[in-house]
Amino acid sequence: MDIITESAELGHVLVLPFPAQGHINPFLSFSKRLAASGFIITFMLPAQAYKLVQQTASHVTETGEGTEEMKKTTLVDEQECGLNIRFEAYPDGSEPLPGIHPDCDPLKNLFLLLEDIEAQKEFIEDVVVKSRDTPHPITCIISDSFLAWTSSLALKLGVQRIFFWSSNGASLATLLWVHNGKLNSTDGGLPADIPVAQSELLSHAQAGQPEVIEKFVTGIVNSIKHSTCIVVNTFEQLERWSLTTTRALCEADVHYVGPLIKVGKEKTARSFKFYAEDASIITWLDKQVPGSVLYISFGSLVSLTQPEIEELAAGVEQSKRPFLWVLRHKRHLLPHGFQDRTRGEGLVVNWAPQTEILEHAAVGGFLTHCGWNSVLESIHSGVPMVCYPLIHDQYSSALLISKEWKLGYWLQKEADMVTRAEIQRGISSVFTSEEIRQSLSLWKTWSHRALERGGSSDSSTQKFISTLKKLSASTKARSNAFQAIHTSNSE
Ligand SMILES: O=c1ccn([C@@H]2O[C@H](COP(=O)(O)OP(=O)(O)O[C@H]3O[C@H](CO)[C@@H](O)[C@H](O)[C@H]3O)[C@@H](O)[C@H]2O)c(=O)[nH]1
Repeated sequence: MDIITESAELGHVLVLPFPAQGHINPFLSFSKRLAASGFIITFMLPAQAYKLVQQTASHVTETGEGTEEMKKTTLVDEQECGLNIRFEAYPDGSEPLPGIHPDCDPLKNLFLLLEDIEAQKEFIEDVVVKSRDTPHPITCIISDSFLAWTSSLALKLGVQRIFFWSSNGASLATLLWVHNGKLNSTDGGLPADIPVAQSELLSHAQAGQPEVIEKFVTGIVNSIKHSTCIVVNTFEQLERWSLTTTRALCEADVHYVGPLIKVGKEKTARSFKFYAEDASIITWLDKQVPGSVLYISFGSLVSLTQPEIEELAAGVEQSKRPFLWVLRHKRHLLPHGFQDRTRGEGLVVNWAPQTEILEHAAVGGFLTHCGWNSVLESIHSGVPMVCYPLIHDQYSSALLISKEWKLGYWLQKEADMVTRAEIQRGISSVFTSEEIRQSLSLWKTWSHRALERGGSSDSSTQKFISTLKKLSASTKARSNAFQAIHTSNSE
């Protein structure tokens, strides 16, 4: 059955996330909001990602013909049947998805995977072109900032391109700042009222990058010029400086629409994930004392080395707190006897329903790598963070969490290692600090307000939707005219 209804006349949007869990989640959440406003969504993933989410998602029903990997599917939530979101796969290259294999270097994998995806440009173009033969031509591409080439594709196809940034607003603002050469101006280009954390971020960003990263970053920034607008998964109150700076540094409209996390009815909907969750987790949490459990997770991409895992295990054990540790691929690297000694006190799992866990009354702290989704989910649930950043934007998040928002403790390294003593200090700090507790209550409230009707992110989303509706109507009219000329020429 085709669930695309006549009410969905507003526009047809092609959504292209980078295929990592931390990018797919906010894209899906944003797609649901657009679908709920009447847009038709075609959500595209490489075949291997598509297969993984099919394996873990019993709420996806197949509706199309074709090979197993190429079947079109329609997302049917338990509570939200009828959302016009269709999933479609494009062919894979040779690179595995990020984070799927334990020993894969995330940065090398990122660049090779990006090449694989770009090689499917024609396939994706074809999806847009073929949609012109249907009553619902694609009028807009919302694509990951990493997929810079989509802005010239959109230009070629005469459709809109929306630049979607899935990390914190600060990392986009600093990237634009550095790219615009502000830091090289005689006065340093820094406004007098720049917050401490951002000033530190800018100084760090000045440091030279390896050539391959420079090229990648330049591609991203240049693609903004051909984008209709920028959508960022954050909210205005949290990152006011970044919003003002981003608006000042680029011509495109900027929309802060976050936190793009499961809220309201979505909370009970099953998630869209690469890994199966361990069913016993919530039952175990239900038995713990409220506010006592430390939740530990390093997201879907990065992982610790064996010595780092050993130190973390020792720090956690010595803290004598109950813990829930997500340790994908690496459970065998835990110190000998650790799981026996901590049995009953702790649970080590492969993957967990994170948003549910952070909302659970038993959880009182989150030891996190500071992936942006984890940070937003933690703020929204009011859980303090022990920050253990490992790569790029995670450092800027750790800096903001500890220095500006005062929502957690940033673990510092000693001789290139976060020691067990430092881990104990961090855990103890977030479970006892009154300052952190007060800041959390404030930011949690702001996070919820941002999403309420009339809140900053809700208003920004509504503004985005009405702009998109207008643009979709004019793009559709152009596309119909193009189609009419094309048909009469070929007759
Ligand atoms: O057991 C788990 C672990 C994670 N998650 C979810 O997976 C997502 C993970 O996203 P994030 O916290 O952002 O971490 P990464 O997967 O590592 O995200 C990548 O993408 C982010 C967004 O660009 C960046 O901020 C990070 O640095 C980058 O590593 C979150 O929604 C979590 O709720 C689960 O559901 N269960």
